[in-house]
Amino acid sequence: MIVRIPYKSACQPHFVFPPLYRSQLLDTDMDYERPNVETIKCVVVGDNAVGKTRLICARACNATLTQYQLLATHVPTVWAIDQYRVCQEVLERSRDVVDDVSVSLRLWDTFGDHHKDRRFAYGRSDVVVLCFSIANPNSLQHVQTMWYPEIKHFCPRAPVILVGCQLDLRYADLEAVNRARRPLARLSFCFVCLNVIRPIRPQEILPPEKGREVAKELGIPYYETSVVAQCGIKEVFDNAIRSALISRRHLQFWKSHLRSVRKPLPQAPFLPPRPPPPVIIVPDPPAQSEDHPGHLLEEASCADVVLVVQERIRIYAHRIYLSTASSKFCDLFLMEDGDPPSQARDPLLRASSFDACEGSETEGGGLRTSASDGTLGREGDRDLSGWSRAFESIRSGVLEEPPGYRARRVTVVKMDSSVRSGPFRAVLKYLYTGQLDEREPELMEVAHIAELLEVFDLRMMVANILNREAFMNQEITRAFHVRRSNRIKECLTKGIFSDVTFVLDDGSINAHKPLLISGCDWMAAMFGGPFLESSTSEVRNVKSFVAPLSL
Ligand SMILES: Nc1nc2c(ncn2[C@@H]2O[C@H](COP(=O)(O)OP(=O)(O)OP(=O)(O)O)[C@@H](O)[C@H]2O)c(=O)[nH]1
Repeated sequence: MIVRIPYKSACQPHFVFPPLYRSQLLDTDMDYERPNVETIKCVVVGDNAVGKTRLICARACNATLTQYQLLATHVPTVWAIDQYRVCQEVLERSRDVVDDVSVSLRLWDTFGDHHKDRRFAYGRSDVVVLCFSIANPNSLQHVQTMWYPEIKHFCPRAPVILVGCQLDLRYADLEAVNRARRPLARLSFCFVCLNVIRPIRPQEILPPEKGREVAKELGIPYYETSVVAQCGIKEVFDNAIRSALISRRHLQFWKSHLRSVRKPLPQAPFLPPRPPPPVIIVPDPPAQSEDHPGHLLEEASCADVVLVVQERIRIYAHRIYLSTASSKFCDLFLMEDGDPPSQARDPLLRASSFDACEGSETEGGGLRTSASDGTLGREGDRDLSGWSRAFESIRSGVLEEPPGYRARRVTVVKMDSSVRSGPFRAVLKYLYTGQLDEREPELMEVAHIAELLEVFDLRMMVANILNREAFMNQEITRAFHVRRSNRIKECLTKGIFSDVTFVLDDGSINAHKPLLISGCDWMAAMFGGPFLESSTSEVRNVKSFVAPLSL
């Protein structure tokens, strides 16, 4: 067997053609002789570096490359047609069935240089795939001024398909793409290469309408492809095959198996790739002296929990702070939301058999019992004394404080009668700030409540103070903040306890108003005041506003 070197490759130092060994040669002429297999010669043309070779390799060799591999490796090449003779995989991939017709697709790559003679490649072609780059308007202009006339000159009867390559560049970060192309540009000495490797400007990116307009003018189908996003490749070649088979059906009308071939189909809309998830940066733990977010404690404006101690004293608090510092509170609120906490399955089962309390506690000020309690699944208080020694009951309520603010639903947790407000406030302060004041007068009570709530680090802090080793508490505070940062990160990622959703152009982000208020003055102004936004659970059109924030 004689191996044919494509006419272009003889003068091209970089053509993609592995060394040949006699044993590797395959007798592919067999393919031409198989009955009812339509062999289709498809010539691919277009300007330099528009992506012809990559497109062919994607179809013929299933070659997939990342954008940066692609960008870093451009050398003018032709993909040798003789690959069908030397590579079994390429030959196998050439076989396909389109509209019930068995075909063998033979792809012919060509050079993009306008002055080169391509008549050898055009000879006896069944279909021509005419490529341009959606990032190079000149290449589209040349479709009309140079390529289409050339095709019509050399193969006037072959159907033509217009293909906009490098579709992914329409959605890519062009600055990053240009940065990756820079070393390549430095290595390019010839004018043609410099011209194709120059930086891509955003205004050069062609919208799909431009390609469609030209295709309509020429009366040919239009497709877009990306070998990076692996899209449109099959569609281009399947429809090129259809065009070729329809044209053949006109000439070889006796071939009944070609009757089922359809006209080229329109391309399905391209769904741009999802942008990477937002980077959530949780700031470093605050300095020891910083009271943040302690000032939020007892702030009614964005409270979503009311803790009732000694039957009548109400303390306003926030689910996100309580549950990221105490697993007991976390389990309680997850249970209330109907989401069984994994480590608390058994307690949860016990809780589900609790009886509702007969009477609810005395109502004060702006707090009233919810008439129907959707989240708890029943009305009134739910007894928690069998589940935890720290709590008596939980229920849903409506808070109408501070004055002027809109009424909103809150969770009312009645603490065990042994919990007194003074030491409990010290415990809550620890849950918000990770700190315990050495001068706390009721340390034993604090330890008792810490025990009930299973906040063992706080109990250790009390022990350190009593043993005159309070200096060791700094380490506990540090560990507290690291632990809480991680839990906050998890809550943000999973949307747990989220009370507001930011709806952006490209997705939505669940967040927590108390965290936003204590971390950002803008957010404090928006959610902390008696505005409509304070009670909203969805914020839209905030792209420019949210972008500079780190949660
Ligand atoms: N982002 C992106 N770049 C592509 C794609 N296809 C090709 N390229 C880029 O275009 C360059 C040229 O691709 P080739 O396939 O070699 O182009 P060609 O049309 O065969 O070029 P010549 O051989 O010079 O005629 C590659 O090195 C890539 O940088 C694609 O789908 N997406």
